[in-house]
Amino acid sequence: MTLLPDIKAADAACCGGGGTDSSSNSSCTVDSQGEHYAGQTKGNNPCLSMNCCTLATGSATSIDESSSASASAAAKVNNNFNDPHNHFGQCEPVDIEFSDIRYEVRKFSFAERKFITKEILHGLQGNFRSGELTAIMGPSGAGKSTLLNVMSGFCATGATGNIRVNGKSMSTISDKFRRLSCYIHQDDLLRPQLLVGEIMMMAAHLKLGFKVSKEHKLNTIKHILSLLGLEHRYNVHTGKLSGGQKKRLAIALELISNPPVLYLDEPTTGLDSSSCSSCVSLLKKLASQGHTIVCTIHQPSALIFEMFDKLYAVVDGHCMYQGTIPALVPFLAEQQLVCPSYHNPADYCEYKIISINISEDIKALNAPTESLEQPLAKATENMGLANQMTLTSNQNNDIISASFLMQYLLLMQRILICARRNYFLLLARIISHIFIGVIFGYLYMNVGSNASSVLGNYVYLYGSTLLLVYTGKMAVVLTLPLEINMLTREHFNRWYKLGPYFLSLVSFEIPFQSLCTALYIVISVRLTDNDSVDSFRIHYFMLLAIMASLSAQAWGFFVGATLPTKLAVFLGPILAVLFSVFGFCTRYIDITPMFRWMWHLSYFRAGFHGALNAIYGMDRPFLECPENVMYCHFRSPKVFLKYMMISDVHMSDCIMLMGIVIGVMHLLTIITLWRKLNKR
Ligand SMILES: Nc1ncnc2c1ncn2[C@@H]1O[C@H](COP(=O)(O)OP(=O)(O)OP(=O)(O)O)[C@@H](O)[C@H]1O
Repeated sequence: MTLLPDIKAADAACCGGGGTDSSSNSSCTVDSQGEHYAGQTKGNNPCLSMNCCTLATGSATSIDESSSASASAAAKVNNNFNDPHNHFGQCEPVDIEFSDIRYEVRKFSFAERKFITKEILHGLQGNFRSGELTAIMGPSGAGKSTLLNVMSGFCATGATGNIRVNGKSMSTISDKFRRLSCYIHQDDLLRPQLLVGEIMMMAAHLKLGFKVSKEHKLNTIKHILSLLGLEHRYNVHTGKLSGGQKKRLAIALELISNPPVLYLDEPTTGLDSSSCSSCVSLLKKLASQGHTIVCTIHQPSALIFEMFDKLYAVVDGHCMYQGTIPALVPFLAEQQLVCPSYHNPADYCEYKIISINISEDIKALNAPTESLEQPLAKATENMGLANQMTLTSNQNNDIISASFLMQYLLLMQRILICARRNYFLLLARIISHIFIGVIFGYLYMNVGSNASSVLGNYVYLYGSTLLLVYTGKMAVVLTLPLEINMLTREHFNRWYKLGPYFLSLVSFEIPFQSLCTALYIVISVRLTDNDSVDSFRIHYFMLLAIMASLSAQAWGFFVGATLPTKLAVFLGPILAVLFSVFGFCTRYIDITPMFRWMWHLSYFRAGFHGALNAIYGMDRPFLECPENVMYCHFRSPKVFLKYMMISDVHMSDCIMLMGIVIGVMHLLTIITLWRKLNKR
């Protein structure tokens, strides 16, 4: 089989290149199933001379009766766009040309004991034009998502090549490039507790800032929701939406800022034919407003396929075809791949390109696929180093997103709404602290008041510190692993910055964990009769317990941000145990010198020793020995502390150490997250 890359001819012949409307050129019919094609026309123009299945017109409203559901969805989209109250603006044209796009990953091979570089995209070139809806197709593993990742700037490390936006070279990691596009990933990650209207308004506040009036935002939201057929779901929780509705909502959220370029990774996967049709109709109409829309798609029906303006077919990291949809069939025919009548060309194309022998047939495809309006510069530099350009008159540049403070307040509001609606976990945390406070209180009842049970009280204080360290750490160790995908997506699409996000997270978690700790302390201190001493000791104990718990929480965030989920859950408790041994029954002089630094760094040790010092230190007078007990060894608190070798504990040192641990671990967490979010 020979598959010559005569794409240039095909594409150039197809109605004058970019922005063509296939409807004007194809003489096509759709059969009664709305899926298959018949009819053959002959002529010199390849768009008119398809020697096998020809395509239906590009208009979404021209589909036949058998597809009435899809037709009505598509017609609705049309109507919405013609709505005189359309608040969703036209957008500036953004043409993207790319050449010699390569992407390679470097992995360590344990078998070969060396780093191996694997090239996934092999010098792709082409263009995505304003006003066009382009489908990226190809077999599984062909590199479609990788191409989208590279073109959107989601992946830059390992990517080389040249990208020109409106004729000027641009770095994919530059702010200007990023501001041009939004990337809608395959999985629609939405917070299930929020209503559709709420999540849309929140996105509008974050993306459009507060210079745009609320009324305008509301109109825009309503308009976008009606475009996507979601207006009736305005007051529905996103968790209760169907798969298709979630996908449409994910698109709606990104449309709020009206980005000129939209990249979508398999937006139709998992949708029924009607939802699929309305989704692609919407994309088509968005394109007709001047947006540049590129999406990967798998096995579209013939009806859906013909809605696309362009096809970019990828096979094993090579471009196999770039051109209009009507030109595909003649192109394949020229390569002796005659699409049988009554056959979906999308299926045929995907099926055929799977069987292509890349090494023999596609090599030549690295030659220019289209006559681009401007010759592309020789692409050798890393995209990150490419020159930046200034885009003029781009409406996206006029949008001033919410300030740091407003982002923080909005994210805080989001957390509070989600917490209010999904209070089960929070309630469980509160109840478990109260419950264990009662259990511990009864287990160590009245141990705090007299000299006969000093060791019992010692164990109570140790157990309390251990509990609070565990609950502090384990309650948050999964927070970031569970949030990271959503955070990555929202951060990449410029909803908010990392600072306000993390600040809002800790602003909720710190007071909540402090409250849980305080509840535990109040209950257990009362039952153990530790409150019979001066109240300042209990205040100190409370402060130290809260700080120990917050230190563990800060570690939990760090472990969650750094390690893969399974490892984080496993290593989190191990780290807690490791540091706890430096507080309990381990005397400093007994520690091997090479591990003494751990004693100094142990926030657990600081919390526990500080708590002991709060209860028994600071010149506490002699304890009473009950009458029925013959001898109390630890009547003197000083003797007890000396015996435990913690008589030289300074409260300020303990508080300072834990304060530093909290600050440093939060800082390390932010740095780790920043690296993850900006590692492209
Ligand atoms: N980070 C990576 N490390 C190693 N291999 C990778 C990496 N990213 C992608 N690949 C490989 O590159 C190839 C293309 O992957 P990609 O996800 O782009 O395919 P795709 O065409 O989108 O497939 P699908 O349609 O199944 O989603 C695959 O073989 C994949 O295993």
